Amino acid sequence: MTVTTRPGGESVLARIVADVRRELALRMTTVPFSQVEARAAAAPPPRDALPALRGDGLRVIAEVKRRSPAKGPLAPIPDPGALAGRYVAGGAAAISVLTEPNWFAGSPADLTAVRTAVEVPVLRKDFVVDPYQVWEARALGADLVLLIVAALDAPTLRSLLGQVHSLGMTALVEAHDQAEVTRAVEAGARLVGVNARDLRTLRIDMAAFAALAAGIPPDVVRVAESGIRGPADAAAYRAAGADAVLVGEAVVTSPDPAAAVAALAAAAATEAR
Ligand SMILES: O=P(O)(O)OC[C@@H](O)[C@@H](O)c1c[nH]c2ccccc12
Repeated sequence: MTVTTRPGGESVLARIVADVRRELALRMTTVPFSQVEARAAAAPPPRDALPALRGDGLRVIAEVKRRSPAKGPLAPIPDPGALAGRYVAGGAAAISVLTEPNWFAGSPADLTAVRTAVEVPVLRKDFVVDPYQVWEARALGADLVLLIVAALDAPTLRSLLGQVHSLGMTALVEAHDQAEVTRAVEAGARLVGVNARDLRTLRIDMAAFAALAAGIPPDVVRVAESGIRGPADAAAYRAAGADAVLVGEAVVTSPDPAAAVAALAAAAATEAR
């Protein structure tokens, strides 16, 4: 399959993953795996994410994101832990932290800062392609790890998922179309996210979740990701079967992040079902 975004260009996802692999290769030579392993062993034990993400009402996963390839700079976020604290005050069930530096202006230190500031599960949102990064995530204190189906072949997805589970964490397995949902479920995902944004082209399709939700088995927790501007979008996703929504831009740009999170969760509770 070939997906082109610009005339003669490579997909955005492929370009990001190429950068991530380059930096990973460098880290692997400077920080030996044994050191990452030791840090993971010393990290606080993982928090159980699935019970936090499914229940009555819609759960909100609020994201710490400074910039994105689609939108450019969003918010400076000088204190990620304080922002995460506001999210939790508003009722966030989990926090997503972008740790990718070049395209999202994130850092691994952001994740550790958030993990120590809040008591809810924390997701490492990055482009994970190698077991080294899964161990790194645990060493940083992550409870959840994002795995993007479009960036991984089937055997790699399966083995990374096994790695995440064996370290006691939960994988958020991200899909964008029916074939990817099937691959996620077949690999053993217990938490599946449907990203409205196609990471190859950066285009948003808010109808993607509703089209794919029915194909996700009922025992799998379902997350609708990206493009959620406010309570009406959250309510629509809840009505379409979302257990949780993953929201970045709308909450990082809000003057009152706690109120923004609370409004997302509350609107869905009253308008859906
Ligand atoms: O800022 P938004 O549109 O609310 O989106 C949040 C989140 O879904 C988005 O950041 C995201 C979803 N999947 C990703 C994979 C990699 C990087 C980023 C993402």
